[in-house]
Amino acid sequence: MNNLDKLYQERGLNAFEFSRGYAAYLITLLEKLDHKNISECIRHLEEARQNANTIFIIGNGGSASTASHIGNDFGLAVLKKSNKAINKSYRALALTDNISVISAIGNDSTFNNIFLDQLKVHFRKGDKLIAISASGNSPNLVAAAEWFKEQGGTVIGWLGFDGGKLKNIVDVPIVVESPKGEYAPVEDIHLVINHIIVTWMQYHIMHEDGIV
Ligand SMILES: O=C(CO)[C@@H](O)[C@H](O)[C@H](O)[C@H](O)COP(=O)(O)O
Repeated sequence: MNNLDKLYQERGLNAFEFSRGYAAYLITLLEKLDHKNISECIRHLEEARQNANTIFIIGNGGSASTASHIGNDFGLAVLKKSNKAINKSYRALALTDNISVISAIGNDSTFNNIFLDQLKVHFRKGDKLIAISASGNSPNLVAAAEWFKEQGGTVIGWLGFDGGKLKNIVDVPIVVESPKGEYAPVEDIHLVINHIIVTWMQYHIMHEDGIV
C-alpha cells in the first residue's frame, strides 16, 4: 500500500479531507526536492543556451505532456520576458509532439525507438537531453538516453520512485523519491520543477538584458 492508498483506505476520507491530505503529502515530497541537482540541471541548460545547442525533452503518458509543456515554457515563456530583438531564448524541442513521426517509427520499427530515431536525425554535438519518467524504466527512454550518452551528449533525468534504470545512466538525476506506483505526485512535482527553472531563467535573462 503506498501513501495515497493509505490516505484513502485506512482513514476513509471524504473528498474534502482527501484533497487536504493529498496537498499535505505533496508538501512533504516538495520539502525533499534535490535543489543541488536542479541547479546542476540549470547549469547544463545555460551551457546549451550560450552555445546555441538544442535541449530535447522526452517522456511517455503524463510525462509526454510535461515534455510538451517544458518545450513551450523553455522557449516561448522565456522569449516573452526577454529582449525579443536579441532572442536569447532556449532552443527546446519536445520529441513527443510530432504524431506523424512517432506513429511512423512505432508502426515501421518499434515503439522503443520513437525517441531514439528522432534523436538520430536531430542530435548535434553539445545538445542536451531531458528524460522524464516516474519509474525511470521506460524502454524507449532508456534506449534514447544510452544512445545520447554514447554520442557524448549530456542527459538529465527527471525521475520518480527509486529512479529506476535511468538513475544510473543519466549525468544529472533529479529524483522525486517516493513509493513505486505513486505516479500522480511525481508528475505534479516534475511540473513544479519546470516552473522553478523557467521562472529562474526569465529573471536571469531579464537581468542579462538589463530589464531587472
Ligand atoms: O500519467 C500517467 C499516470 O499518472 C500515465 O499516463 C503514465 O505517464 C504512463 O503510464 C507512462 O507510460 C509511465 O511511464 P514512466 O513515467 O514510468 O516512464
